[in-house]
Amino acid sequence: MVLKLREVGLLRNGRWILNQINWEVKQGEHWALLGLNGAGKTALLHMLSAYHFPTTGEVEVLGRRFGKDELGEALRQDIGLVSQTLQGRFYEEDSAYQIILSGGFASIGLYATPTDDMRERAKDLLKELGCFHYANRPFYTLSQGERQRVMIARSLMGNPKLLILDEPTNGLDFLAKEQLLDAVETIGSRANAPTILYVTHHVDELLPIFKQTLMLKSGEVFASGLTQDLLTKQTLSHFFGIEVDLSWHHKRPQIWRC
Ligand SMILES: Nc1ncnc2c1ncn2[C@@H]1O[C@H](COP(=O)(O)OP(=O)(O)OP(=O)(O)O)[C@@H](O)[C@H]1O
Repeated sequence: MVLKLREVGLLRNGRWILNQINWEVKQGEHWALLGLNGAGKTALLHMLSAYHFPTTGEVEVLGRRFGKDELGEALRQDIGLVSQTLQGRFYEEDSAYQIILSGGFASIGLYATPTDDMRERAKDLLKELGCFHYANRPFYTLSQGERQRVMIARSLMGNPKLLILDEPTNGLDFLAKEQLLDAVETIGSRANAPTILYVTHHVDELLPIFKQTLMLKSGEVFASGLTQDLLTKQTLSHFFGIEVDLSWHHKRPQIWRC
């Protein structure tokens, strides 16, 4: 089991920002986590990465039970987290290649000498994520879409068991977004892929690899299960609180306001 949450609640400043969350993610599944602004997505991700401890309920991530097993760094090494808040922490002068290599040490800069295997792996990831042609450019010269792909490659350097992508297409134009989604699809389709948890506001980002979806609303699970079954005009209209139309193009959903 990758994740197991039972009746989880998180109380902050007198407010339940997560409430009665039940969720199980099994090995080999890739999930989308869909929620509007303020739904509690960040709170939930911070809990899974052991930055928040649940007020109520039980949480188990990658076989470690909160409150019973050692968490912190040990757990975080098995989790690749890509979030825009992390991007600002990197040294802007470092090249894309150096930043990807630093993922092998789980460090922000590159202080140790990488092994030949690490260099080979970083090069493979540069190619897989389509970053090879800007491998030697300083991070500050890269576009937001290029940076995001570097961040994903970096998170894969440590061979995580769980890869969390937190709104990775934020700020990307149409082309950069589609390129990034292609990269996510490729990573998720690999035989030895980590379990991917893809957090988004946008229904059209629910790629075919995300066979399961958790819909989060006001800190509670609105619905969860097979994406194909969950995504109906009725469920989505109820979820968003306005009537929407739904259609599928190349196995990807799209919605419009009626
Ligand atoms: N420490 C806190 N005290 C009180 N309320 C909080 C605290 N932290 C978060 N919240 C509230 O909990 C709710 C969920 O916040 P969270 O950041 O998890 O939402 P989100 O789904 O990630 O939203 P977004 O998509 O806008 O990033 C929000 O209404 C937020 O204001």
